[in-house]
Order: sequence, then structure tokens, then C-alpha cells
Amino acid sequence: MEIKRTLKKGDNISFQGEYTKAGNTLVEKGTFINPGVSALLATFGYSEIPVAKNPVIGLLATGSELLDVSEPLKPGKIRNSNAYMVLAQIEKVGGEAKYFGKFSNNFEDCLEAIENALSEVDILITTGGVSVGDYDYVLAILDKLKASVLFNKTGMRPGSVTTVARIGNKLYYGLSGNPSACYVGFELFVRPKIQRNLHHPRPHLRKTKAILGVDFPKPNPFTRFVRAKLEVDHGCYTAIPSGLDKSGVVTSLADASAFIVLPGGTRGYQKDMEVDVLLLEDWIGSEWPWNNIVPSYK
Ligand SMILES: Nc1nc2c(c(=O)[nH]1)N[C@H]1C(S)=C(S)[C@@H](COP(=O)(O)OP(=O)(O)OC[C@H]3O[C@@H](n4cnc5c(N)ncnc54)[C@H](O)[C@@H]3O)O[C@H]1N2
Ligand code: MOO
Repeated sequence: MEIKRTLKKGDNISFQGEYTKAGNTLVEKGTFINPGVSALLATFGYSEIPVAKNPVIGLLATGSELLDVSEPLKPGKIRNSNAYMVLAQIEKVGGEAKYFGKFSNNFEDCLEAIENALSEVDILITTGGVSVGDYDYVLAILDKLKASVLFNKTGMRPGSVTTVARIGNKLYYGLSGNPSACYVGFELFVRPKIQRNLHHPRPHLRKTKAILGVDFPKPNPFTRFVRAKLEVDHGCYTAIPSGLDKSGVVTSLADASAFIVLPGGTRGYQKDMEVDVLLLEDWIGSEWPWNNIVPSYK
């Protein structure tokens, strides 16, 4: 028999305490239990561990134009896509979604539905009816419920009408009816709250840099969050819009894996500039992504 390699003492032997030392923390508070964490817990005999309770997030869609998905289209009507989108967004980030249905733009009906829903959830979201149209009753309902409105406009597009309020000890989010504005409002304001409830140490979308793949010549006074696809080129991200950048367009949502962040200003943006992007399919997150967002055109 011939041994071809020199072996060192201890090679091919598993030692006690090799994975980790006694007294080391195995899993930090706020860690998402992925398959690897499950294996770790099982290995060290943790059959039961304390976990955060998934917050119950209620959802109510408003708008007399809304049809169920299975209904045939009728003039002046659209299918209620926001409900399915937001329910999926809630579940994706660890909330327990509770759907209360869609309501017409009738003040009394909406008021009653919101009051009832609030009693069953930790956080309530409504979509639509939050702007200044004749049937946009959200602010009047908040007034009636003696809510403390934290803000009801934001300097961003889409999602400028996003409204957040405290009603008693519950948090209320009035997201835009426009699908992309609703999506952005959820990712920027609701997602961090759910992640924080689950003790995530970095509850916001992860921010990183990318090279802009196209021109954005049109200046905008608001910070724009452009739905985008990311491509990796020599280890760097290139960000290109995932479709038409209009508030109502859902095809660009389906393909988006990031938001390109274009701070408001008087100048546009050109291809090949470095920009901030927020990653939608990431679990590392950011503690607070906003401090050092500087206009990239400076
Ligand atoms: N005078 C002004 N009018 C508007 C302003 C403004 O500042 N001044 N802002 C505009 C912007 S920006 C937005 S965004 C919209 C937001 O309005 P609402 O949040 O009240 O949304 P709705 O009017 O109810 O709906 C907007 C749009 O989205 C469609 N929609 C509504 N719900 C759903 C759903 N569940 N699924 C799919 N699509 C939905 C709805 O049919 C409308 O087309 O206000 C502007 N106006
Ligand atoms: O702010 Mo609206 O939310 O642009 O679409």
C-alpha cells in the first residue's frame, strides 16, 4: 500500500467544539430562520425556541371601479390587482395577511369596514381613495376616527399620496390606488415596520450602487423610485427600467428586482451615471438607507 499525500496530525478527525465554542451565540435575535439556521438549531438540540409573532396586517381595497379577478371586464371598471399584490407583499416579508375585501367609495361603508378591520389586526392598510377626488374619503375617515395623522404626502413619485396615521394603538397606512405607487409605498413604509416587528436589525430595503443603463433626461422635483431590472456586468450592477415608468403600469412591477433612486432636482440623469438602487429580492437589508443618499449628478 502506498500513501501519496503527507498527512498532518489531526487530519480527517472531527474534534469536540470544532463548529463553535461553548458560550458563543448560535443565532442572534432577529435572525430569519432559513434552512441553514434550522439545521444549526436541530444540531444543538433546540427543538423549541422563542420566535416573534408574525404581525397581523389587514388589507382593505377601496374603489367602486374594482372588479374581482374572475369577473369579465366592463366599461369604466378595472380588476382589483392591488389586493393580490399587497397580500403577497405582506406575506413575503413575514406578516400574516388578513383580507377584508373591496369596498365602494361610500363614506359610511368604508368607515364601518375600517373600524371593524382595525379591531382584528395590528396594522391596517387600505389602497385607493387617499387623494383629493370627490370620493377620496380616507382623510375624512381618519378625522372621524380621531386618528393622529403622521403624514399624508411624501416628496416621492410614485406614492406621493401615501398616508400614515395612528388610530388608538394601531398603525394605519393609506396607500395609493395606483398600483406602482401602492407597491412603492408598501416597500418603503410598511415593509420596514413589519421587519422591525420581527426584530430584523436592518429592516429597510438594502441600498447599493448601480450604473444607470439609460438616460432620464426629464428633471423631476420629487425623488423618483423607478422600477428596474438589474444586470451584473463585470461584478457591477447595471440598472435599467423594467418597463413603462407610469404609476398605473403593472408589467414593469412584475419584472422589477430593484428601485432606481433618482433624487429630485432640476437636472436629469444620463446613462452611465452612478445611482443608488434599493434591492427588492434581498434579506440583508439596510439599517437606515437615507442619510447618505446624495444627488448623483453633483
Ligand atoms: N388634484 C390632484 N389629483 C391627484 C393628485 C394630486 O396631487 N392632486 N395626485 C395624483 C397621484 S400622484 C396619485 S398616485 C393618485 C392617487 O389617488 P388615490 O390613492 O386616491 O387612488 P384612486 O384615485 O383611488 O386610484 C388611482 C388609480 O388606481 C386605480 N386603482 C385603485 N384601486 C386599485 C386596485 N385595488 N387595483 C388596481 N388598480 C386600482 C384606480 O382605478 C385609478 O386608476 O391621485 C392623483 N390625483
Ligand atoms: O404619486 Mo402618484 O403616487 O405618482 O402615482
